[in-house]
Amino acid sequence: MNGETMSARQNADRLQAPALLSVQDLSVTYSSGSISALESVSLTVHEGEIVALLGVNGAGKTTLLRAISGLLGLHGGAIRAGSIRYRSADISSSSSWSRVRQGISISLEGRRIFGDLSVVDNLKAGGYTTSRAGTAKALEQVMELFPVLGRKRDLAAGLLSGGEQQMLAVGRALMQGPRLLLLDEPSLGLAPLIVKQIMEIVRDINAGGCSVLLIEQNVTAALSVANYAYVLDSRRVEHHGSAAALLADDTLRDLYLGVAAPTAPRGAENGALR
Ligand SMILES: Nc1ncnc2c1ncn2[C@@H]1O[C@H](COP(=O)(O)OP(=O)(O)OP(=O)(O)O)[C@@H](O)[C@H]1O
Repeated sequence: MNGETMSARQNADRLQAPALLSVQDLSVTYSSGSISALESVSLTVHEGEIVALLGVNGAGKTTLLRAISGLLGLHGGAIRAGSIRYRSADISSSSSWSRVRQGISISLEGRRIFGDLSVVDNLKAGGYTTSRAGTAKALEQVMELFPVLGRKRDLAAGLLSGGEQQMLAVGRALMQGPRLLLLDEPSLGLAPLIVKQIMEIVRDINAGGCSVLLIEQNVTAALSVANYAYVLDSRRVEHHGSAAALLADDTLRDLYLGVAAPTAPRGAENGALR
């Protein structure tokens, strides 16, 4: 079976799964409309998928996660056109709070943990919409997924290593028991071994029934776990396809993905992702 046939089949399989999240022709601006950050962007995450969102700096990736999670207004942004549907309902104008309650959780770039609070208190803060019993159960599950957080549960979070802090940020987003997890650069600034560990955890989270939309500058890591990927450039979706199909496209690999071709390795040059 050649790559093309395989990718067509993967696409057909993908379309059969129900859409969990569907972004349609979304346009977003900041600063009362003077800065355009997304233009007519469409993207789908089906039930059970890991979808990667790739693209050069400033392409609009974080803006898209803010729009999906309802945090755009906090950053001075607004939806100008298009819609965001989650489990078939239009959530474009619902509050971030209601989106969390419906099962959408976000783990932000830069970790944003409370450094003075203990690991366990940081996690509990993530379970703010859940009952006490629900929080206790979620804590147990998160600590099972990240044993290091269990071992360091009473340590001030600011004393954790970078990788551990990132795990804490992801763990905190899991405290709500999400059905859709939005991850903004979970591998940022981490050593390769830790990146691998985080990607394995993303796979475990997905195997537990949670769909994932993953922003990553580390394209190799993202495509190693994603079923499908979208490439944003200058506010628009320029390409999308299965991870295998994107990696097999020479032009795309050189221009956007910053991944060296297997036969003629080149450095991460034009348009490389950092
Ligand atoms: N709060 C804000 N106010 C004004 N402009 C913003 C704001 N946040 C982002 N932008 C602009 O919107 C555009 C998209 O930014 P965004 O952070 O979404 O891109 P990105 O693809 O996530 O970038 P990076 O990979 O560098 O994090 C950029 O031009 C950025 O300067």
